[in-house]
Amino acid sequence: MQLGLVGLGKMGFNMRERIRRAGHEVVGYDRNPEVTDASSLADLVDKLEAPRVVWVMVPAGDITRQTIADLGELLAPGDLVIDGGNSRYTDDKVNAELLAGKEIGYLDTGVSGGVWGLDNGYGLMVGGAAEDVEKAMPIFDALRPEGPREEGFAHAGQVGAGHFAKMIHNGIEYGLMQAYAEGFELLEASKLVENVPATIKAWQRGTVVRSWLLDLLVRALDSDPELDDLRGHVEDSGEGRWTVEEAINLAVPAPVISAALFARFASRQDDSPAMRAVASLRNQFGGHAVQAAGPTSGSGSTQS
Ligand SMILES: O=C(CO)[C@H](O)[C@H](O)COP(=O)(O)O
Repeated sequence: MQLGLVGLGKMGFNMRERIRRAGHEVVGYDRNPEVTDASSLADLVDKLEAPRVVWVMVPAGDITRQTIADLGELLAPGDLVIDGGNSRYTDDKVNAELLAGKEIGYLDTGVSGGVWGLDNGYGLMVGGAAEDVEKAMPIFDALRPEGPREEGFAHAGQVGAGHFAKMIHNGIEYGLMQAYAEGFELLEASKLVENVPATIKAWQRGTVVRSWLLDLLVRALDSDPELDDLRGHVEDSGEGRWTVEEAINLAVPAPVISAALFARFASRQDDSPAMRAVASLRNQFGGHAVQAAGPTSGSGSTQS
């Protein structure tokens, strides 16, 4: 089968390679001239035979929305667009309606696997019409991990369901990472466990907490046993926030995912105004000691 692939960054570049390895023809387009197969989006569309399938793998938000709108102008009735980025699921209805007006199909697809997907395959969760899913199935089969289809691929529901599933997947990812991280800090803080990396490594087999994220933590500790080559500053790309917003909308308690999201926000603060307020209030009501502000956090002297 032939596929157009827009966006050849960290994810798209490896996906093109994996799809080619499965014997399909991929025409990729990226603004980076070193990796692109087409000179423009219009050239990509020209290089494909109708009915075309074009997979969009560019950063979520305005860039994805604009790329899909541009494709709507270039493609023809009977073509199909797949958004494989981490778009918010609420964008999917808008994209699908825009394209449906031009008789172009639309699928939203959550893709998990990161930079390891080239060899391991990608977990896929798809939203959209069954006939469109069927059209793209050779590509989904090329991308998903080897083994039974249902263990690496789900047609999750109608338009939006794929990105909704990926949003929840990423929320779970936040919670799991935070739990491993807190366990790591607790092991480090206690002087009882003498070899923290070796202890965590031993959890890789047989234990209840073994997982791929744990394997990746072991890999990180192999090269930096105390993780002191980097700062504990953690960004987020939106899916954790959307998961928490959805939990509020649905009145579903999600304390672990929320705490993991807020831990990321806390990681970006050197000296938190909120904790200055708490220290100040303890001092007000109980005369408890506070530290005077110093040139760097934690270096202040104690005052009662
Ligand atoms: O989808 C992913 C993994 O599944 C991406 O790596 C995503 O960027 C991770 O989310 P965040 O940047 O918010 O940590």
